[in-house]
Amino acid sequence: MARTKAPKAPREGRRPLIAGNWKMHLTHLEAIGLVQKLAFSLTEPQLEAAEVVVVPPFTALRSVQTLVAGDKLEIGYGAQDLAAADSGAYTGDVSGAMLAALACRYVLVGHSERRTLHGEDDAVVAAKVQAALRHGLVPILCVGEGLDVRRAGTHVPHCTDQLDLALAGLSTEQLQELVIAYEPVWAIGTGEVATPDDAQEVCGALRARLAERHGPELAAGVRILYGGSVKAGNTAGILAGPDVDGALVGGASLDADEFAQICRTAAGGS
Ligand SMILES: O=C(CO)COP(=O)(O)O
Repeated sequence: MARTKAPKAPREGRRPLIAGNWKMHLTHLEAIGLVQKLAFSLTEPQLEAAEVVVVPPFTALRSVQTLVAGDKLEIGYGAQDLAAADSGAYTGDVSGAMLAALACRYVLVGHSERRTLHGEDDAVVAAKVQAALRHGLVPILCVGEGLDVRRAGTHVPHCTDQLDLALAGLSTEQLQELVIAYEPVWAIGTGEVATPDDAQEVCGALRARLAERHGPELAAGVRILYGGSVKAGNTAGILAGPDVDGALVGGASLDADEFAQICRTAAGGS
């Protein structure tokens, strides 16, 4: 894969999506500052060409909602997790209904940090995907292999199995807006980014599996992101893969200038 320039036009009509997962960083006040700076850095045509989304901690969502609505910003937002249940005695959890009431469009489901630090298995991830869909939220379903799996060379079936298990029982109709993020665990927060070929290999396999299960039309419309040490300097290479429709950005999304540059690259500019 020699191409290093990001495509100017969205492939097969898929608008590139850049989502910034802030993880457990930034107070609601800091969140307002970052979103304001981001909005100031990006032009209208750039925000049209690429969809830009921030994924702050729960405590900042209301502030981000107020800012986005008040200033009519073309920046989307979502949450980092949701409960599988809709309400009840689940201390510390946040339901899909609560996120929908904050006008969140997206919610991350099955991030590797939830899977490893909170013991979320594939059944929990599947239940959370269903909870998101029940409340009209678009799940950004995260899949990815650890270093052991990568070294064993079984990363493709590992990721397609995670996909199958997360989407079990769902209809093609329910998956129209689904977003998938391929995040190899060994590339998260390590500075070790997957090569464009690595990213394309798995993103392509995920799309092929969707086509097998739900037909080529659905598969052609689903956006598949890459995540893991994405920075302004490596974005164009990663996005060159024909099945890589954007990025889920961790650390670099906390710096407005760096994140804006990633968004500009995805929008086809420089
Ligand atoms: O986990 C990630 C995004 O969800 C990736 O994090 P980094 O970009 O910090 O490697």
